[in-house]
Amino acid sequence: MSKEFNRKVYLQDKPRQQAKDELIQKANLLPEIETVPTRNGLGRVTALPIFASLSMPHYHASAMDGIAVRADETYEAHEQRPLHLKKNQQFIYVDTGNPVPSEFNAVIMVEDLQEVDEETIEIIAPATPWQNIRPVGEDVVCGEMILPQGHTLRPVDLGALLAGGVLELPVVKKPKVAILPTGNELVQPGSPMKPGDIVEFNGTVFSSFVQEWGGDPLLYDIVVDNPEHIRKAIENAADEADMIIINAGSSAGSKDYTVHVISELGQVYTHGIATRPGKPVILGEVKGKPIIGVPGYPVSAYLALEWFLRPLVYHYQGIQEPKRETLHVRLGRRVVSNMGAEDFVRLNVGFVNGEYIANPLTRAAGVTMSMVRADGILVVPPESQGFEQGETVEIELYKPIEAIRKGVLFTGSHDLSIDIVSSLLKKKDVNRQVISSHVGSLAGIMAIRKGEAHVTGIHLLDPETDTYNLPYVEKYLAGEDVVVIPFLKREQGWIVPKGNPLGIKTLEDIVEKGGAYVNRQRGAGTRILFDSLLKKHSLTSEQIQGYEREMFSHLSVAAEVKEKENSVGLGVYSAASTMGLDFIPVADESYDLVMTKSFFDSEGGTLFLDVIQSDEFSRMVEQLGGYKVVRNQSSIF
Ligand SMILES: Nc1nc2c(c(=O)[nH]1)N[C@H]1C(S)=C(S)[C@@H](COP(=O)(O)OP(=O)(O)OC[C@H]3O[C@@H](n4cnc5c(N)ncnc54)[C@H](O)[C@@H]3O)O[C@H]1N2
Ligand code: MOO
Repeated sequence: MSKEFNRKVYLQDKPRQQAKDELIQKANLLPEIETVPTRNGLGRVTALPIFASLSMPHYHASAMDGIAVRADETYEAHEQRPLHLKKNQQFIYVDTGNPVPSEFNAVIMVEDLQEVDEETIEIIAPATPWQNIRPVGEDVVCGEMILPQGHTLRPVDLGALLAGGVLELPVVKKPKVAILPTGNELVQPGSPMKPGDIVEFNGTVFSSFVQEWGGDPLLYDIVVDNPEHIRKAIENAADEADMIIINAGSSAGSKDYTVHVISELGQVYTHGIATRPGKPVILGEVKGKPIIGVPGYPVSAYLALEWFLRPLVYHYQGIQEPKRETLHVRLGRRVVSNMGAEDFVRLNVGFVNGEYIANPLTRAAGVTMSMVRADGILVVPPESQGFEQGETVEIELYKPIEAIRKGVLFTGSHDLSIDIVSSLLKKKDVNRQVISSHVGSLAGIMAIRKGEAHVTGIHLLDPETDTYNLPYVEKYLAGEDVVVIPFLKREQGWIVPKGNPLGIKTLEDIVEKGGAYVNRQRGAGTRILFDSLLKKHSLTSEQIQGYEREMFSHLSVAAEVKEKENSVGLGVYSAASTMGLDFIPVADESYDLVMTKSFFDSEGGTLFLDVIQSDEFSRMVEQLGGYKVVRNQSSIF
């Protein structure tokens, strides 16, 4: 029988550092030692100092191919007075690595010898004692310490150990980390999915992090939301592992039993930390093993793991946690933050006009792709309310600086073709890819104006002239050094559910048949097109059901339409077809690129142009359907 717990749980707002210090201090980590063959030692941490049991070399070895001689018998040799030496009496032949017998003390290289006959050689310069000989222990001396304890073994270390006669060595046992995914909604990857099911992927991410940090992950089966099951799983884990991670059920929901179970079985030190995301963390102990309850949302979970598990895993191994590179960047957009809690903001970073520009990604804790895309993370301290656009801040980097320097910062209206450009660009240079933020056409133009992007993609209809894009460039980018590149003609149309259940063909149909419209954000080209269609048909936004619900890309409009029977959106054909939806063409529009002149002239710009002018690109884009690649002359402003 499962025991019912009181639902009311109030989370603490404990400072992260304090929570971490307490956890580490209370964690009674008792690292164990194991012996491994030196050959399998890569990445392991030495548990004790390691001493050589053999010298390297363990005999005087010739360092060159040549002859071994007694130096004092060669002093007379001179260019004008060549000296003859007798084989087996005054010299012997040796190769590199051969032992030099004790009666000899120098080696002369074969290049410096003249063979007189089978038994005699001639030299024209004296040898100095010990020249070209590697004395015993030149590399490693028997009894010498090869490595201290707490050293992470690298390939070169393994060589020195083997040379020093160390065939096996004591290392710190990898800490075993039990990982318990919990939740009735979770199913194993690959299972058939019904609504409400969620693929259990956090477990794999956690296991992989644990391996990266030097631990040994034990990923458990999914545990259902039932206190009895959770209790059993935790008790089991505490017997088997050195530390325990339990995922989800950390908050205050009706099925969030974790904190109660932990306090029953052991002790809870912390429930709730002053961070966003990541607040509902549980830190405690069961049977003397540290246990960390991390929130279910993936981004919160990964961050919490890094804050609390990573230090434990490194601490157990007796080594320093590696630090990330940091970088000063200028913010392309404002970042607001609540006082009293640390905010963690994932960012894209680009190098524009000699400056690093960072744009915040979504802050939603359920968006794993924001972690995939992020170049770095900004930590906004608890006492700060955030930063203004244009402010310089220090961030931690997730990627090498080289890749960031070479990234092409695309800010503007989303189009699937930009993903194709990115992948073709990466094919040309692995360090180059397009980092795109989807902000709409007008915001894209503004980003170019402020020097916060290399390229923008725009599709802006000017209702007065009934032309696309150029009027906007002339208006908003007057006096800026930019290049306009005619890029694509694409079909915009009504995106409707498969089979077009409402039978929508025109704008009037949406009003008359009660279609629920999925709109785009202000400043988006598609929004401007829709508003101008409304005007043309003498309709008002009040007549459009759903007008206030704004999405930020064609694909999110399509995804929304897929969800609802009576919905309709405006967007490109490729978005409809990707989602398996129907499409009714409305207008052909021009989607063009605007880039800064300095990017146009740069190596990155040249590669970018090569890509978009390639046949491969045209083929891939036209395959999406609804596109025609345009090959007109660019105009330089
Ligand atoms: N009334 C309140 N509700 C919530 C609060 C709060 O303070 N008061 N906090 C919110 C925050 S912030 C977070 S974070 C979540 C944390 O909730 P739980 O830790 O209880 O997690 P679940 O609700 O079970 O799961 C949330 C979500 O996470 C995904 N998930 C979970 N496990 C996995 C997994 N193994 N693999 C992949 N994805 C997983 C899944 O999408 C779940 O829906 O609570 C808020 N609510
Ligand atoms: O902690 Mo929740 O993690 O803010 O999303």
